[in-house]
Amino acid sequence: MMDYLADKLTQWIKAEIQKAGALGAVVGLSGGIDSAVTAALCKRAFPDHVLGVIMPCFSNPQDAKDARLVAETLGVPIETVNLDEPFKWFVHRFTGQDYDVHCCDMSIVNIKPRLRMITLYHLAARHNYLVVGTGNRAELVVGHFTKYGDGGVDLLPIANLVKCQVKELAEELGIPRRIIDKAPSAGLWFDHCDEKEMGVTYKDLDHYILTEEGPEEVKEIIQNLERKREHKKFLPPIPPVF
Ligand SMILES: Nc1ncnc2c1ncn2[C@@H]1O[C@H](COP(=O)(O)OP(=O)(O)OC[C@H]2O[C@@H]([n+]3cccc(C(=O)O)c3)[C@H](O)[C@@H]2O)[C@@H](O)[C@H]1O
Ligand SMILES: Nc1ncnc2c1ncn2[C@@H]1O[C@H](COP(=O)(O)OP(=O)(O)OP(=O)(O)O)[C@@H](O)[C@H]1O
Ligand SMILES: [Mg+2]
Repeated sequence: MMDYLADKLTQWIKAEIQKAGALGAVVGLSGGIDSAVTAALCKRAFPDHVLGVIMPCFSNPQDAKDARLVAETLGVPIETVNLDEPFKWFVHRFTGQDYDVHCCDMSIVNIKPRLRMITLYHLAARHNYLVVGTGNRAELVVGHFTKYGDGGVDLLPIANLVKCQVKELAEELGIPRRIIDKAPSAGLWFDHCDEKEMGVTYKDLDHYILTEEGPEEVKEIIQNLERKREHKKFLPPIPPVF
């Protein structure tokens, strides 16, 4: 089943990129499973035209090591763009203070994924590639991404897969075990953990998405996030012609 899915998604990526008249794919490599799976599919679609981009921004150094492990395993070339300096500039300009890795003010930390988006679009345009996003179905349902940050992409090949399906696909694609077993994190602050921030586990989130069932308190958390962040899934509202 997963080999069939891998082939289908590979063909889909190839067709979409060719339809756009582009030559390949740029993928941000975080050292996490979603970007590993996305890069693996892109590599299958375009063996010689995938660029992995590692963009540390006051990140845990282990993440860049993991990203390099993914790139080596897949045979994908990488470019590293360190975003500490531009991010530091924004933080100082907006807060008058030095950046603290424990800061979880969203108006500040969302600048990180937005700087990554700028970087990826530059590299994509330079190579005539598309920016391939890594969002999965669970993240999209609860809006667990930064609008016009990691949400600002051209294609979303794994957006119909919940997290446990991404894991199964990762096994099929030969993603290293330590990447598959890593706790999901957006890496926006020190020790950032997706499940802790959302207040719900991916296991419960996946189960709710697939069955619409689960404990009442879990459903309530998910439905609140869905409502609050629904706007991220659409183009900005436009008024009618008055
Ligand atoms: N009703 C509405 N209609 C239209 N626009 C609306 C709106 N409500 C807010 N907005 C706009 O949306 C903004 C808030 O959205 P946004 O900027 O995305 O910010 P927000 O949803 O507050 O934060 C991003 C979330 O995504 C998570 N994340 C980010 C990056 C990567 C990953 C990952 O898993 O790797 C996860 C992060 O941990 C956090 O939970 C507001 O500042 C406002 O501009
Ligand atoms: N340090 C980084 N360098 C390059 N790209 C990054 C970095 N941090 C985040 N990204 C990009 O942002 C995307 C969103 O991050 P997200 O955490 O959802 O995915 P992941 O790290 O691949 O998997 P997981 O959700 O399990 O942590 C990543 O897939 C990657 O494309
Ligand atoms: Mg991550």
